[in-house]
Order: sequence, then C-alpha cells, then structure tokens
Amino acid sequence: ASPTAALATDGDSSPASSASMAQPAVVDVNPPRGTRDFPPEEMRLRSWLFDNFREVSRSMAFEEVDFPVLESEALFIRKAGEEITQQLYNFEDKGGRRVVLRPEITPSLARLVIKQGKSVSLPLKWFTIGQCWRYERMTRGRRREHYQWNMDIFGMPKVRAEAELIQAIVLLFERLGITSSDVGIRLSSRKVLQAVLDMYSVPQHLFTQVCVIVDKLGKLSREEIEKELISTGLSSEAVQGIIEVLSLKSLSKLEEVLGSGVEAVADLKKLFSLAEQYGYADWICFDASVVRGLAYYTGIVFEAFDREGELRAICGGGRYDRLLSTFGTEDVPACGFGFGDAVIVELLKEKGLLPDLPRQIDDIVFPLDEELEGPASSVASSLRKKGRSVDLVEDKRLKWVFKHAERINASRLILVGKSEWERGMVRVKILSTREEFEVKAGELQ
Ligand SMILES: OCc1cccc(Br)n1
Repeated sequence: ASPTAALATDGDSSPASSASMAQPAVVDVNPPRGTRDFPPEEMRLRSWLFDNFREVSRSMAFEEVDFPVLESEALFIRKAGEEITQQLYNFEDKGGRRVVLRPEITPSLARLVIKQGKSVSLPLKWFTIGQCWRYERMTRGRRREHYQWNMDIFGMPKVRAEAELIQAIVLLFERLGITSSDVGIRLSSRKVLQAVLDMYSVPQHLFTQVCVIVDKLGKLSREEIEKELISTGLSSEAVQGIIEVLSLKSLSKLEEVLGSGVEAVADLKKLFSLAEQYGYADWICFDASVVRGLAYYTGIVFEAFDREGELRAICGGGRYDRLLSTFGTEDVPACGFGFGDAVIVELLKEKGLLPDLPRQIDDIVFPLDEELEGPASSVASSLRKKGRSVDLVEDKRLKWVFKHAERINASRLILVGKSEWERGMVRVKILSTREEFEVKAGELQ
C-alpha cells in the first residue's frame, strides 16, 4: 500500500484530499539509511531529554554555544587510527573545499575558543547539544547520526573540572530517575598508561596510538589487543606490563605498581575525595582499563556504563590539555564529555523509566457555523496573546471536535455560536468536569 494510504482519515476529509491519498508516493518516504525522523511523539521525548540536558547545564552555570554541523575536514584529520576518523562523513563541496558532517563536537569548541582568543576570560564553561555524524558501512546496521550533549571547561587545569563534569552527569541521571545501582561511572587517567610506557621507555609518539588500541579492551580479545600493540613496535615486556597495569581496579594497588607521588595517582585520589564532598562517590569506581578512544585525551578519562553490562558506554569524556596546540596555537587546559541521545533512551526503556508525555493544549476554539469563522479567529487570537495554546478548528462536525479534544487532552472547548455571539458571549466547556457556562467574549482568560 502506498505510504499516503496509511495516513489516518478521520471520515471528515473532503473528497479532494481522499483522492490524493490513493496515489502511491513517488519518492522513498524513509529518511536516509542510519538516520531518524522525529514525528511528534518521538520529538516530545527528545525535547524532554534535551530540556533535562539544558536544566543540568544551567544549574552548573554553563553557557550554551553552537556551531555548524558542517566543518572543515582539517579539524578531524588525526593519525592515531581512531574509529571516529576512519568513519568521517566527508566530501568536497562545490567550491572544492574538503568538508565533513562533524563526527564530534570538541574540535569545534576548541576552534571557537581559539577564534575568541583574548576576548574571553578563563575558565570557560560551555555546553551544546548537536547532531554528530559518522559514515559507517551499513553492514553493522548502526545509526549514522545521533545528538550529543557536550559540556566542556576550558582553562581549569586542576581536577576540579573533572569533578564538576562528573557531577553534571550524575545530576542528569538522577533527574531521569536512574540510580547508582543502575549505572556506574568508571574512571582512570591516561597518565597511568603514560607512566607504564615511561617504565618501558616507549617513545612518546606511540602514546595516542597505544591508547586507541587499548580502548578496544573488552571489545577485542586480549590476543588481538596484544597483536595490535606488538605491531606498533612495542616489546612483549611492555605489552605485558601495559595489560597487567590496565587490569587493576584498585587505586592502592596502582600506587604499589607505579609508586607513590605519581601524578596520575595524586589526581585520582583528589578526584575521589572531591566526589565524597559532592555526594556522588557511590557512582564512581576506578578502573585502569578506561582510556576512551579519542586520541587527544591526556589525563583523567571517564565513562558511564549500565551495570547490567548490555549497552555500550552511555556517555564519556576526559581531559584534553594539548588539543589546541595541534591546531597550531598555545594550549589551554580543557576537559569535557559527550552524552548521546540514543543509548540513554534504550536504558530508560529497559528500566521502565520512559516518561508519559501526552500531547496537551489549553483550548479548542470552534465556530458552530461558517459565518462565525471570523469571530472564532478573534477569540483564538486574544487567547493566544494571553499565552494560551489554542487549536482553532473548523469544517468539522461537533462530534469530531469532542473526540479531537479528548485525543489532544484539551482543557477547554470554546464554542462560538450565533445566538451567543449576538449577545457578545461564547460558550465554554471544561472538559475535565463537563461544566458548561457562558462568558463575555472580551473577558475570556
Ligand atoms: O559516538 C560515536 C558517534 C559519532 C557520530 C555519530 C554516531 Br551515531 N556515533
């Protein structure tokens, strides 16, 4: 059947429109592969989620910023073999420029910080919610776009920044009804891996590559990880040393291996003590295997996961103190996270936490016959100017209007009838109580 045939007919549609429904669609009405439409019900859920993102950002005194989804490809060319740079949605525009649909938001944030230069005072606390893209072979049937809430702090070198960002994540989960028994936040520091590589005198230029490989722990087998590490030129001793340290789950054990006074341990201890003060200590745990898959992280990294372990990371982030110098300018310490809109909704479904978000409007205004369409317009207009949401309906039978009022959860039905209007009145029906009365049109609130 043609897609248009699926459109609900309410039995009231005029003959012309029902005829057009018989024609099969000439275009594929589905969105491009790996992308989503948001019809009203899905859009209400997305808006509810984004309103929660915004409310947490507001409570943390972050400012909203935004960027084009289209960015120069140069912003994302990195040599560390990250999945995100191997799946760039990139193309050449009609001016011969190499551009991408951005795969992440952090490089745009960094670009704007550089562009703003001295005109901004640090620290900067910025957030944005934006669509990100990847071109993945559809063999895996995964999405090619999602919306990401990003919160980033520029110019805060101490772990206070990480502590603030983790509080934002915890506040968000708590707002959605998720508890620390549903979700945990694993954290570590890339300085752990840096310390291990130093112990085996691994050349610094291998650091980001090793991080990207080690991030696949849990996705690839240990043998595959070891093979990839060896292929970068690491000795088997270094590989074993890395695997051994990254399997640690206790900070005190880590201190035994790395020695006290190591920066990585000091940072993590400070973060755990701040967590106690914030009141979110039961949400976080040390896990040395957390390195995250983005090349530019340099310090503490963290990711939220569901404790049932079925889903991928719900969100993740970390410190990236040397991203700006890769764009040719002086470094500004930075830290941030990305929180996608899809995995969290899967989790809410699993936990029975999806909110009920019915459509709701204040008033339906309905002229009882054609000559009253003008007066109905002025009634609707004055109610809208008073802030009411008003659905102005015409060309329908009254029976349909009552059914429609129920369907959209209208609070009131305002009927504009000839005899009432001649007396300057309209009839009001309160739909919850069935109460009905006349009101002077000019005094309707
Ligand atoms: O989180 C990685 C990612 C980036 C862009 C689009 C999608 Br879907 N996922």
